[in-house]
Amino acid sequence: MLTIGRRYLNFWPVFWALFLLVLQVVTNLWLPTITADIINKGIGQSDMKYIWFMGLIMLIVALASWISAIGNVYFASKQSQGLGMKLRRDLFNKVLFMDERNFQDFGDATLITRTTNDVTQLQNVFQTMLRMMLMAPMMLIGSIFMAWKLSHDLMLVFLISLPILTLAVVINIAIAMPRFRSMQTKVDKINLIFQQGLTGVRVIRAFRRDQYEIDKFDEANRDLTHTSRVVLTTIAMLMPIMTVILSFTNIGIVWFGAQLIGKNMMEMGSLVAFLTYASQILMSFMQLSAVAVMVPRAQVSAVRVREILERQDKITDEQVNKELNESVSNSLALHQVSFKFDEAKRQALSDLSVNVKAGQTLAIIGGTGSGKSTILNLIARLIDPTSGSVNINGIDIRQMSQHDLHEKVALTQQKAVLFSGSLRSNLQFGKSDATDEEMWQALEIAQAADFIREQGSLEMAVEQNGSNFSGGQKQRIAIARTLIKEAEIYLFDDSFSALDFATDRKLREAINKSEKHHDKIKVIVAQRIATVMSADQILVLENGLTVGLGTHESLAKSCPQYQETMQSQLSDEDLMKMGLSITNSTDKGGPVQ
Ligand SMILES: Nc1ncnc2c1ncn2[C@@H]1O[C@H](COP(=O)(O)OP(=O)(O)OP(=O)(O)O)[C@@H](O)[C@H]1O
Repeated sequence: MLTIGRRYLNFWPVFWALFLLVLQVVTNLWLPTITADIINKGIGQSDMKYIWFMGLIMLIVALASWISAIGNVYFASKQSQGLGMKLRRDLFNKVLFMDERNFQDFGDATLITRTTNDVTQLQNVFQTMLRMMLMAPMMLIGSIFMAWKLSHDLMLVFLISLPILTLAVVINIAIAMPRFRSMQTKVDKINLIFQQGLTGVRVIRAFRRDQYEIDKFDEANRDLTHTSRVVLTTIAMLMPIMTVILSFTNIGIVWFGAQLIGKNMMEMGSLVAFLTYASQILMSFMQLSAVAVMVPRAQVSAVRVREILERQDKITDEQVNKELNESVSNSLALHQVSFKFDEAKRQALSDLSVNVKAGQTLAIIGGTGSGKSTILNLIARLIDPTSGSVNINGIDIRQMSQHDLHEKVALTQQKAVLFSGSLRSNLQFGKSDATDEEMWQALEIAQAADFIREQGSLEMAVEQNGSNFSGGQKQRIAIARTLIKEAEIYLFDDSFSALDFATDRKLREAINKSEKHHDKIKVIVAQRIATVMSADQILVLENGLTVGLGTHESLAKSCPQYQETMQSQLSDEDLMKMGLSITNSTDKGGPVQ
């Protein structure tokens, strides 16, 4: 927590907050003494002049206390709110540039909780600390000293009440502390279930799993409520305990104080002042215990926040060699590339080598989980190979800065992601200064122009997650966003699967004809033979292994896995034309377009 404080608080505002706090303490400690003097000397000796004079001083001191309290709150709030703002900004930036593996490691739910809930905890604790951290101990020590000066005998009352109070606070913290961390983890869990429920709401309804999801949420919700109730009840119990102790302490002081006055060992005004100091002692003790309860909770949050801020990315620019960078990419080569996810049993990709030249299309086909997306993620350097290298123009992409690489590469992911805003703002993700003409051109190639013209214009709204478009429309807009980018290598991760056969064909033809794209490298991941057969090279994958690499014609003759896929997708007529045997397969994807 101190590390976060050092990093995010500014020296001077903190200094002023603490300075004003000290002023507040001094004035607060002074006031009861003035009261005592007015009662003892002014009222006791009927000295009106003294009463007026001390009254004026009392007013000035009270005013100073009031101004310093306001000033302290102002600086404390500004600093703690500023800390919250800067922390959220840094967390957002960190998460935005976090590499894929770390991102998956944390998961969305905890990243959201840590950026919101945990930051709020820290914000609150720093606000409290800047207001009470110094004030409480100073008031405590100052009040004890002033009270002791007034009467040594009456201090004996505190010998009984303070140990009882300390015991109550220690027991309280011991019960609440271990539950703080589990509370934050349980908030993460609720977030996760809620988030999955929101994104998967249609699936849940379609499979009639509503009740199951409701029960799951209820259980997590009840669990969190139970823990929170235990923690909050424990903390809340401190207040009545302290109030009882405070009342008994006051009774004790009045009881013994009256006897001391009776024996002429104490004046009336001093007893009044002693009572004020007594309540200040107990109030400061209560504030200290409030800080003592808040700090461990905030410490849990600080650790969770720092885990994100200090997470080391595996994908870095450490090996960048600036002299090697070239602006135009004429070739893309994967050289004996293997990749294994940390927690996986087998390699997602084994010993893959492939070369693609500018203007060529490499298509990748294979069953689910065969490693197709992994290849694209390696080319876009969302992950680094476990062994081997990905080279652009003969340069290992680890020697390029991630910024330069991402300028060269444009990726359409398997699941189209659109951002709320307008169609224009979405296309500007691909090229921020794109003209209307460029946008329409990209939409034309992506076969999206017609339905956009029918439904609106470039200004038409895109709802959150593109929910006002169909799956195929979203995919086409996402493809247009990729095509508008001035890249050297275009990657399409199963992006055509949401399109019908005719649109798929028209789109591929349009890309090949497009002046901007025809001399660029295209890598297309697909499930359909129809999508891949016109590619210059087709890579056939099975369980991460290369089982075929060549043109459609060569693979149709020599690659059993490719033949099998053809037989399951092409019509008998098409297969006959290609000289392949006719099977009884009924699961055909449709005629070749
Ligand atoms: N984050 C991950 N952690 C562990 N294993 C993973 C992870 N992501 C993918 N895998 C595994 O790596 C292998 C390759 O995955 P990949 O996503 O590249 O397959 P794919 O061919 O693109 O599949 P699909 O066609 O279904 O999208 C699969 O066996 C998959 O289970």
